[in-house]
Amino acid sequence: MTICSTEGGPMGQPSRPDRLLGTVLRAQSGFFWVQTEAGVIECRLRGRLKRERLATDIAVIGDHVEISRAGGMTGAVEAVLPRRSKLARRGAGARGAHKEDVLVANLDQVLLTFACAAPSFAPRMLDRYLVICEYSQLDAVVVATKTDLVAPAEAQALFAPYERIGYPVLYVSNTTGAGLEALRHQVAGRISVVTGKSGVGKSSLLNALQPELHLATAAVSTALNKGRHTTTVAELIPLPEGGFLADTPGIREIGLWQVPTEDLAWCYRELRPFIDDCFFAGCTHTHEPNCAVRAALRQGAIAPERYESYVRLRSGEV
Ligand SMILES: Nc1nc2c(ncn2[C@@H]2O[C@H](COP(=O)(O)OP(=O)(O)OP(=O)(O)O)[C@@H](O)[C@H]2O)c(=O)[nH]1
Ligand SMILES: [Zn+2]
Repeated sequence: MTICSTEGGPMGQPSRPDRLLGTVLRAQSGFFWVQTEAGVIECRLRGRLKRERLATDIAVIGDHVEISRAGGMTGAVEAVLPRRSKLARRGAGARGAHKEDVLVANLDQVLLTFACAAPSFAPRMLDRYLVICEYSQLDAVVVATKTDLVAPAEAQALFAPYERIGYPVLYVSNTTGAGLEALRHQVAGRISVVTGKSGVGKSSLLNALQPELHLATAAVSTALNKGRHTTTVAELIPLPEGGFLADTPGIREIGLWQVPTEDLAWCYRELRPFIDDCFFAGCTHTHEPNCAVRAALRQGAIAPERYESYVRLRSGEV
């Protein structure tokens, strides 16, 4: 996994009038399906690009690219525009230790889905996901599902600690439809990824959120002249109100990604303001004297549960 860049911006004009700008919806076996104003165009890559982009994936879903058209709805990717953000694993594969494995480019937010009950809320797991989002410098939005199964005050009590440290929390029920409008608003016009453990209601959420989703997906699959292979192929699913949901197999495992121990305290965002004030430069905030983090904990500026979560994650416990 790697820290994302913040370079680049919205798409502007292509460098030449005979070219088009677009977004990569799907990448598979050297082919790229690019959404442009002229429709979805199936592209190959220019050989030059393969040589230029050795340190990163050449193009992945979410990438903004410039293409030239060949015949019909085919073409070639001529350039990959700078990425605004990325969700990436640090790869140590055959192509070199520094090769990164980018799952999604230009990702706007990660929707961390957790049920209020059935399955019961697992705060340590949420902490783990939040650490990974912080490390990747990606915006995290907590989606608290199944609010119909608990009293409103109970749902609030579960997630209030996260709201207090600045994470947006959306409370939703797929059963009653409560909160879905706010969620629809949250995903409109953005590239989002939905993650969370099995049974929390991710599929129900996406279906309830966008009844047209299956239609939209079918339309893309038709354009691609292929069936849908959600388990193996990464793709962006266009949303009717603009924006995309990223569907990639690797996303299901992000909760297991490792963050270097020395970066962990920084990834607990409420610890961050204090870590430079510790007496020892390499302070682990677990036992050292004159630790600013533990002083903040004693003064109530850091929630004990989150501090304990930090200590446990540090020691390798999940
Ligand atoms: N009461 C209640 N039940 C829900 C809600 N959302 C989903 N469920 C139920 O919870 C179960 C799991 O929902 P899914 O949408 O399949 O969960 P998922 O996260 O996609 O699960 P995986 O596909 O295993 O990853 C189903 O029986 C749903 O009907 C909700 O808001 N309230
Ligand atoms: Zn310290």
